Amino acid sequence: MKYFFILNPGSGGGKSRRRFEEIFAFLQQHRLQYDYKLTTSLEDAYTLSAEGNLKGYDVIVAVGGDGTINRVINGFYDSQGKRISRAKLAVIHTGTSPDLCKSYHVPLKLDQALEVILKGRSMEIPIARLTYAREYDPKLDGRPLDGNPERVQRDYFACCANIGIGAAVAKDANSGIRKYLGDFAGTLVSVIKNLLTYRGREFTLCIDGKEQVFNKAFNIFVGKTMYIASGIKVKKHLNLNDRRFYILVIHSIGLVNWLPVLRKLYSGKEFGDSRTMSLQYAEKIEVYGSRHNNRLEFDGDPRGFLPCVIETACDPLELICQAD
Ligand SMILES: Nc1ncnc2c1ncn2[C@@H]1O[C@H](COP(=O)(O)OP(=O)(O)OP(=O)(O)O)[C@@H](O)[C@H]1O
Repeated sequence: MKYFFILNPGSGGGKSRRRFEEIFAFLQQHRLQYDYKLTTSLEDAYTLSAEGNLKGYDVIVAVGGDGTINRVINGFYDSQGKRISRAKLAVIHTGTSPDLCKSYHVPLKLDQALEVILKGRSMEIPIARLTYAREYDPKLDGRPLDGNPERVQRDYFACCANIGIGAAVAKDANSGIRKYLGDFAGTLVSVIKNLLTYRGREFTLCIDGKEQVFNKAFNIFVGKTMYIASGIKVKKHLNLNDRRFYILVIHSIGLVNWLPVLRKLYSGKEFGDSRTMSLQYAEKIEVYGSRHNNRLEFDGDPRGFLPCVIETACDPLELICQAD
């Protein structure tokens, strides 16, 4: 068994690096065969992962936060959504918001995460394929992607994509506020700031081929996992081999309605459709936006623009975790 560790020294606000010695000591103590590389940027995590997959490592270990994990996952896939190797993914979370780990029972404590990697039990998890506009193009307002390969970007995500106020919050939170206030407080401040300034907008969704227009929607979550960002949870009914996504829409609501909506989102309790929120499931989701609501965020990082297409990748990913 040969392991390849991709370590991000910048995750967790730079605290990640302190864990590396402990990781190497464990690997040497158990005489594991391994190579490692430190990333210099998030895109480096993608490049190293793609190289590691092609070099035939059995397990590729992402050491970092959700951004690092996302880029490492992208390195497992070709542009069609097929895996490029038989490697398994393992994760040591050293970031701030462990959405993937919490969703799939990957321990957060370092010693436990290392033991799980040593045991090597795994399960297949579904991965989403997202096709989106690299740059905002006003000609595509309210319309689907035009298929021009030069303007289209394709990426993969494991947890959730956010469109609307969520993307604006992520852009704000990632601009530095979380470094000073911590993940929860930093995100909460960004949420409050955007709640006061963000206006609900019209979105058109094409859900399994049927168009639905949402007037003044505040946010659209399209995801696979229960944990989606900084403590927000969606109680969903999807099993691991389900090709569908949940689509949770937060409708046009006044400031006073936000408190119960946020309470529901942070509680992770079941909710029925209401005036403020609606939940549905589908395999293929297209979202068209406009000048005011064109940003995308997925797996915790703001990237790219609407319109977008979200569907499940052909191949699931083999994730090392505390399998039953
Ligand atoms: N050497 C580096 N390699 C990769 N990323 C780095 C490096 N130095 C700083 N960074 C920054 O570290 C952050 C890493 O993000 P990552 O998502 O892995 O961790 P996080 O943001 O701390 O945690 P989370 O996503 O779980 O909230 C990015 O914002 C990236 O720009």
